[in-house]
Amino acid sequence: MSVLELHDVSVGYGPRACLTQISLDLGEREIVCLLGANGCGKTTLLKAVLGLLKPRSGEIRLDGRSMPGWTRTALAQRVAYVPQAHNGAFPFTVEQVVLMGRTMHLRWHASPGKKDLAVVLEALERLGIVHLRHRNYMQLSGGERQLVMIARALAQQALVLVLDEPTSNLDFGNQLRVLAHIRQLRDAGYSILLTMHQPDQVLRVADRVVLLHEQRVLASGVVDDVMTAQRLGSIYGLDPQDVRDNLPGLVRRELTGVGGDAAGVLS
Ligand SMILES: Nc1ncnc2c1ncn2[C@@H]1O[C@H](COP(=O)(O)OP(=O)(O)OP(=O)(O)O)[C@@H](O)[C@H]1O
Repeated sequence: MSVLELHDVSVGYGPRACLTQISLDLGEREIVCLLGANGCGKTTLLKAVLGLLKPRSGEIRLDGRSMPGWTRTALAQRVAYVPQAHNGAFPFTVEQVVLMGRTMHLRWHASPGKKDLAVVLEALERLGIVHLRHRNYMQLSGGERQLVMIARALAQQALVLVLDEPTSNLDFGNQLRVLAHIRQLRDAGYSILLTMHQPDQVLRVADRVVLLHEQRVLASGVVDDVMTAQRLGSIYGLDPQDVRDNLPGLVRRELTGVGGDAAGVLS
């Protein structure tokens, strides 16, 4: 059953539409990735999914219920958001940042209790960053901050995770660690919608992918079927051969006939 469904959704700002007629769905224990060029509207679509931006048309359903029917609190108990790592002034300890994920579980004006602190500790443990607990968030590296943001979302205990470019600004090692964490979370029962910039990372982590191009869905489906040199060339303005030359993982899949252009799947 689908956890999240978008039907013919159009989103934008003012008179300008960024994306139109977007349909997609996210199943339980599934990782779906939005892939598209800079400025194509990935973050804008996530804002609509998070209820922060009202679609101009179309419908977003969560657990089968249309989005306007969700209160802010109910939505936050179901969907957690991991923004790109916060680089501005954020003068809190790691523990305080992760505790912010508990806000929706607290009664009005109540302070976090033992249970909240235990949930925070569990989230830090899961991501292997307990040692950062008392550190100032602003003094952490980009990779450490990204893990703290994921821990904050886990502390929210919402089983739908929305991540915006979770591996941007990370070094190679931290990219691999974050991708491994994302897969583990899927295996632990989370449904994950994310945006990414690196096609090789999409090949590594996603179950399904939605390619966005020229305001629409160019193609969507199982990664091996959808990620073709032809399509990636279209969305990034590259010759398909350039895509193959720079994306060895894609070539291996094409050669083994797993999917891609070799399987004759063209948009
Ligand atoms: N608050 C806003 N008001 C008006 N236009 C906006 C606003 N936020 C984003 N845009 C515009 O909407 C378009 C889509 O932006 P968005 O951030 O969704 O793209 P993106 O695919 O996430 O880009 P990137 O990959 O570079 O992060 C861009 O042209 C951007 O300039």
